[in-house]
Amino acid sequence: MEHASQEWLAGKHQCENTLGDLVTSAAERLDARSDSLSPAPSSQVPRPRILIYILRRDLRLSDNPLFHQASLLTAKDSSTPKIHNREDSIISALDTPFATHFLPVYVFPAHQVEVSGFLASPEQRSPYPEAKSAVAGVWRTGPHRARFMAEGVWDLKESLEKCDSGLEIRVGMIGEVVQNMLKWYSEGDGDGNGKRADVAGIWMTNEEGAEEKSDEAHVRDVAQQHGVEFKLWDDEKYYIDDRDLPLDHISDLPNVYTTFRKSLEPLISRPRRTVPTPSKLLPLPPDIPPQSQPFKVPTSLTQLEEFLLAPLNNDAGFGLPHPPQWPPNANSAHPFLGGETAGLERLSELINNGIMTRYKATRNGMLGRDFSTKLSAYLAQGMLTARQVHWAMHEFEEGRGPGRETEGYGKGEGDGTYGVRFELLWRDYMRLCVRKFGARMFHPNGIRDYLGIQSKVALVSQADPHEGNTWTKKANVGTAGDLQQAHDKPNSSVSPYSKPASTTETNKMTDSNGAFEIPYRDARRPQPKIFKLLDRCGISGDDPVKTREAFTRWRSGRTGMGLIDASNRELFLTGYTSNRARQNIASYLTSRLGIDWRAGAEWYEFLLTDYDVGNNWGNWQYVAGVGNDPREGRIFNPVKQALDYDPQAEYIRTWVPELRGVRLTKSLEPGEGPGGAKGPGVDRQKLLGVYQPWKLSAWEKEDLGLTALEWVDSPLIKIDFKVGSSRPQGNGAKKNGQGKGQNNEKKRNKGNGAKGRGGRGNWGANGRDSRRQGMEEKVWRNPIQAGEDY
Ligand SMILES: Cc1cc2nc3c(=O)[nH]c(=O)nc-3n(C[C@H](O)[C@H](O)[C@H](O)COP(=O)(O)OP(=O)(O)OC[C@H]3O[C@@H](n4cnc5c(N)ncnc54)[C@H](O)[C@@H]3O)c2cc1C
Repeated sequence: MEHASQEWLAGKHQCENTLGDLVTSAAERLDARSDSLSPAPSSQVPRPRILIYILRRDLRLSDNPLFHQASLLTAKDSSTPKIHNREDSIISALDTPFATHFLPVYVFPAHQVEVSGFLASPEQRSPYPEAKSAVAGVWRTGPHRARFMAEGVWDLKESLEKCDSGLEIRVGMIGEVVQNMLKWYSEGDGDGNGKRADVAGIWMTNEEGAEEKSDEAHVRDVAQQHGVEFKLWDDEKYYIDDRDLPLDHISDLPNVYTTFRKSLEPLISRPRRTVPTPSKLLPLPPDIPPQSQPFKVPTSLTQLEEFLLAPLNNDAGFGLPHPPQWPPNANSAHPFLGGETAGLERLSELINNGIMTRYKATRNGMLGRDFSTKLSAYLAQGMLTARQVHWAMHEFEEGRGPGRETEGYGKGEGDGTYGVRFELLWRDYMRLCVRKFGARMFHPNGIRDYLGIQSKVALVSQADPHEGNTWTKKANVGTAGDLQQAHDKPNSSVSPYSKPASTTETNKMTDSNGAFEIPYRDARRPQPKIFKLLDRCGISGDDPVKTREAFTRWRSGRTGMGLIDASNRELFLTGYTSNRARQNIASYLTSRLGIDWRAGAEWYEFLLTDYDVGNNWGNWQYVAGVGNDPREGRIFNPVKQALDYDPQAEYIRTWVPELRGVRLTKSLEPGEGPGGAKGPGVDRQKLLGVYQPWKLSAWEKEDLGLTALEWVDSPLIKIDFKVGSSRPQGNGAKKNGQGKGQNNEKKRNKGNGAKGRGGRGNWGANGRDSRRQGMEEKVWRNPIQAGEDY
């Protein structure tokens, strides 16, 4: 982490050079290089000088500063460097070593992807432990992402071949692969000749995850041992370039997204230009080190997929006794192929078909390809960059390029395109949180415990604009009780910001890098959330056998809660589920069932095509109430959510086909229909039976063949919810404040119309945070502590 921020600061410093200086010195250096390129006087063939690029989540040729930079090495007239768009290229040009050959390598990393399918023969054993997760013991990379990655790697290989280059595929630990390569090149070829080749440098793109950092450090060490220059490039697949962030140090990153976003508005003016796509690169080296034993590398995309999927196919149910089965006539919301080519095609489709324009109105959908962009998997693997998305939208907004017939063309930034930018910035933010909080992103107590009371106040103060609250920010801190009181009664005389007498100034906390400190902690603030663990009794004496059973039912889509089951089945079968569904699922597991949020995050890591370390772990923490959600202690009500977002139960019945037979229509009495109309309509009582099948009548269960099913008869939890009333009943709803939440939600819904609180300007209020609608604002009530039994 320390290293990353130093890199970033270094990058920032470099930007301070004038463009003129940079052009001159770049030209000088390139001149010098062209001298050394002159043929040697002897007849001996000069030894190749190889530049190695180790790819990870930067699987694209376009808008890739490393490929762009490497392409400059092919310039015939090297004294006139090509200058593109922004200073970036020039700055990078200064660091480009002289090379005669270029070797792009993609490594399937053995700790994250199971590589035993690459074994050269069945008798051999992989030297690596199985790539399984720490808490839930599930595969780190499941079939959906494995396939998507394979397609992406192959697509890039083909694109590179068109540039007279190529891509070498390897498996293992990245540092070891590089070590083997450097060793191989530094050794003789067995004919008594010297080295096989010189390695001019090793390039990689910076990433934030702890494992990725450790891989980078390993490669750096290995390079150093061999006297090879190692360069870690900024990761430019994000919306805002690191060099343009208004932070002196990563510790300055606000703990609340809204603060971060506001410091960067207007978002439309933030991204840098994309860098050009190369059409030619230096050739691959004449000799390339082989894949080390006991593995072999695939020679076709089909083979690559086979190798990746072989170990996963040994247990297609992934340990579930009742794995979800594909329902008849169900279509994946994410039927997209992996790879840069498919990603760019999807981007044009989004623009040309008006999907971007309509994004604000549709993004809370759950069924179909087009309610949201479905760009996440491309972005996560670096098959596409956020600034490519931005510039594609910008062209459209400015009335240039395709999409002429589409609504919004040439009309500037609209609600839809702003909304996409808003979400893309969330992705930047989550990634920066990984940089800031490091290992805390994976800690059972998340970052919440770490933020301390001071941050909590900051969080609450930032939440206010979404709530229409008029608080103003003050300097000091208050207790949780004060905060709650002031939050409930904004005009209360208790200021949430005055430091209470009981607050101690002890507990100065620093992060792992000693980077920042949190001055105050309050003994009276709420205890950390307590989760049930999968492997042992928690402190509340819960039974891990029961916890594992519940976790299995949750994963299988057999909890008995329609929305949760539909989403988990969809995820299992397709690798995708909507943001709306993800929030509900995460809230259900962590707050209704009280199960360790990390187990859920690992299950998502396994299944999601779009898995991304910051987005996944950050969002899980956020929803579980241990992250940087300014309004902590909220729980989604999946029945209310289903009513709001799946009012015809289409989504639930698509993925839980057992419920398709429930007859939802009835003849409405006068006054029952929309606007008091009568006629055919949806029977909301019956809907409740789809949302929670235990509510179906005995004869209906019998009729539909839903008898003796655990998920119907014994749901993990029951929510007693009555239609016609905005208040959920029972479950201690009133006592713990759920009723209030429902009312608040209603208010927010009201403000959510186009005119709401001012449309786009209030996207934060009506947009992002309405994504959190249905979260009941209530004090966290641990189901274990509350004695709820499932
Ligand atoms: C529990 C949970 C886990 C999640 N895990 C991941 C994950 O592993 N990878 C991932 O990319 N997203 C994750 N998300 C965020 C979000 O659900 C997905 O990015 C989104 O659903 C992907 O669909 P889309 O591309 O159509 O998104 P759109 O709605 O079209 O959004 C456009 C882009 O903005 C970004 N984005 C959207 N929502 C978020 C968000 N909440 N946080 C950060 N970035 C966002 C994504 O890159 C997305 O592609 C998670 C959300 C939750 C609640």
